[in-house]
Amino acid sequence: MDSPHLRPLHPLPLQKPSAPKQETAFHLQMETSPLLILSTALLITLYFFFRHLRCRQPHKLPPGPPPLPVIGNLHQLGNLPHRCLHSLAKSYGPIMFLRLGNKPTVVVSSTEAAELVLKTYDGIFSSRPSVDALRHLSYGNKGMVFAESGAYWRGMKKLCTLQLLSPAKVESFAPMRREELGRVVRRVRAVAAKHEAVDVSAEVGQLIADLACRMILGCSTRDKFNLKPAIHEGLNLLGAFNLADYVPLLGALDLQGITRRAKAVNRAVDKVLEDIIREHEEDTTGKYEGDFIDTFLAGMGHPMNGSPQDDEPVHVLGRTNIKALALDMIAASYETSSTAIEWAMSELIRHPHAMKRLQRELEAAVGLGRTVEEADLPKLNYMDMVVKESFRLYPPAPLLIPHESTEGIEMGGYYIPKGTRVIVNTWALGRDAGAWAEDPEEFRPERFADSGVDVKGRDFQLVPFGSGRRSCPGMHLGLVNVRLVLAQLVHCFDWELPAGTSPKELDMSEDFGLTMPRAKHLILRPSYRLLV
Ligand code: HEM
Repeated sequence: MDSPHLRPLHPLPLQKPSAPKQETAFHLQMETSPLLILSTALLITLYFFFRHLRCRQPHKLPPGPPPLPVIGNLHQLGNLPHRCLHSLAKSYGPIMFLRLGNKPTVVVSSTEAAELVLKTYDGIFSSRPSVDALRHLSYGNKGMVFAESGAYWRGMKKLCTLQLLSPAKVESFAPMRREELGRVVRRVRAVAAKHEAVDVSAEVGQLIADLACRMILGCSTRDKFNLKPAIHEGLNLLGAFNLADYVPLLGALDLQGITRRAKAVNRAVDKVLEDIIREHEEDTTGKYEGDFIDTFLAGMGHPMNGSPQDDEPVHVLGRTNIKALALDMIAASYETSSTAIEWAMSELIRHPHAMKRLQRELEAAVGLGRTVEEADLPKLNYMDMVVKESFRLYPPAPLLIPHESTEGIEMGGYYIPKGTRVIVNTWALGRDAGAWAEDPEEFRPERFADSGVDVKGRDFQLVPFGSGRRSCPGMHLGLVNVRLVLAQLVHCFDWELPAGTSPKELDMSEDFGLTMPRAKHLILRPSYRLLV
């Protein structure tokens, strides 16, 4: 007890001498105190270090190319953004961060990353960024394709899914499709008889426009107007990376002329839509019954909210909404299906064995004594493979339609801030070497022979219609159109390139807008092959 080591640091007057254990413990603590202090300090440092890391982790943005002042990475998009973004992703990875002007933007380019955006965090990424051109094109953005997520969009989506584009509704327009497609077959047959060439792109584009107009507006483009050039221009304007969206200060100058052109498109379209709506209102014969304008007019003045929450305003469907929605539907259906058909035809011409195999399948299922009917489509397995392969290499909307995050979120180890524009590069997904092991650049429909991969939004390496909340409500109709028209063209005619062009030389370059049509029209010479 005399040892200085056993002396308490502070006098403990009340401590009984019979408390040796306590004294010993105290003594031991005192003996190891430098070690204790060191380890405590280390623990505290580690605690704060990891806490700091944890706090910082959510703010670790995905990698990406360094941005320039003001324009950010806009200069790196080029004329074909899907290709430029694909090659940038090879350096920076499948979740890549860009600044387009002052807008934070994330581009996803792999199957796994697409699944994170379109499925795992679908609820957070299901809004749309505001697009300046739409203010002028589409009545201050009163349509649904670019509507931000919320009650109005939910209501419209429900109307689309359950009424306008339901399988039963699509089926009800089958006679109209037969009639319009029959007209095209007769016209091409007449050209074939004269041994002349057909502009397949123009012919298919006009057919799809007529199908859409009759279904949506109740009259075809032959009747009294042709919206096709205006819609084509509108889609190009929407696909363009508009400075007004990214550098609002420069936007006022309209350096690309987008605002001016968008206003011109709207003026042209508005007059036509006004006339059509008036005709519907005045009609007493019932000839417009069941078309989309008729359905919209029946809902005019009624609330359009999906499942309104308490704090959400109630939207009542008015005349301007009807025009904006009709325009949306036409724009969404016009170039998507026709683009898919012209690319499939282009690849079939370049791959005669695939064309022959498809014709043999059609001969077996339909015979040469008649044309294809919609009821034949489920029997055409190889046809399905051709369509899937075509969607893989040429997704009609190569960057889908931009999504936007409504909250900050950690995804794939990176932080994606609230209000980030999210681009899914479906063009790159179709070439994702991880998902398409064998020759991803090659057109080979047979790759789908033993694979369960489909286009319906469950397989994220192939999502031409998107997936999740924002996926395309017109998928069923789009697939019917593409399969039917392609099957009919291949069944009724043999096709060859005009003299002097070999299949290998066919120009396969693409244009870029919201959709990705061929840059040059596909011109082919048909010869009729049926016995009727
Ligand atoms: C082959 C034909 C078609 C293709 C490839 C296609 C593709 C797409 C794609 C990629 C999207 C965006 C998905 C996303 O942002 O995640 C979309 C949206 C949409 N599509 Fe289609 N589409 C086709 C036909 C149609 C048709 C025929 C209609 C209607 C008549 C239609 C109506 C719509 C609408 C209304 C949206 C917006 C959905 C929303 O924002 O919630 N589409 N489509």
